[in-house]
Amino acid sequence: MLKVDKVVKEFNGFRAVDECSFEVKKNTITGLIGPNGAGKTTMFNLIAGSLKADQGEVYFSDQKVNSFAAYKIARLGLARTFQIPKTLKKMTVLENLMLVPGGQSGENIWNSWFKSSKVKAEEKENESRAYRVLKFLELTHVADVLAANLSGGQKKLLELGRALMADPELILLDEPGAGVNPTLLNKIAKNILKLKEKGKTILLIEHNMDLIMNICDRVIVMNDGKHLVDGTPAEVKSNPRVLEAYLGEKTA
Ligand SMILES: Nc1ncnc2c1ncn2[C@@H]1O[C@H](COP(=O)(O)OP(=O)(O)OP(=O)(O)O)[C@@H](O)[C@H]1O
Repeated sequence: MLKVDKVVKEFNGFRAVDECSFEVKKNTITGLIGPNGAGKTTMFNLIAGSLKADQGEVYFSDQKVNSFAAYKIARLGLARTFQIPKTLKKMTVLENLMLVPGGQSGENIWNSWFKSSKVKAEEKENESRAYRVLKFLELTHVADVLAANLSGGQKKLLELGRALMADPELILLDEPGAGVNPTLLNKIAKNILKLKEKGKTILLIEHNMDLIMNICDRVIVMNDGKHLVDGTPAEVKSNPRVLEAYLGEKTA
């Protein structure tokens, strides 16, 4: 589903990502972990097209996408979670979801006057989809609540919901467990597993090792911009190179 091949990204001569290669198989949950500054977020930006690699290739569903704009990669079926921006916090949960699908006829003022039935039919379909996402995430009860008033964990679920509105094949999750209480963390874990059951592929950056151990099929470890190791959660956990990377010193 995803292949990253010898990708390099430099910022003012500093290599944030250094000839990093890995693959993510279809219909798996893969964790991308590593110490602070390892290059994980930069790698997400390179995969999603918000940054361009200086060297190397990114393939998504067998297509080379490293020269594609982010919106084009999104249309191919890749979605990532983003923190809800300040302006959207003033909108309800339902409105936040309904805003996501691009290219709606109603965005054009002439369409809303002259093709109002088409605009209304699209809006209805969009609303039904939003309610299906809310039901999936068990958020229907907060549909009319302003995003600003959600708890930290509910905001994380809404971020996931916004990614799901586009019905993507591959979902990049940036720290879904950050700042979330244990009950909601369980719910987020359950939802990620449910997405896999539906055939989706998930790549997640996460510092919460329990979440990684509980839901991931594979774990990729980055360190100093490089691919350090990958394997099952148990293999990675017992690998001395991983411990060394996290502790910053050699172990016996
Ligand atoms: N736009 C930028 N300009 C300059 N340096 C950057 C930029 N973005 C990232 N870096 C540097 O690249 C390195 C990798 O950063 P990145 O955010 O990808 O790491 P990370 O693994 O996601 O870290 P964390 O787990 O702390 O979020 C860091 O040293 C960071 O300071």
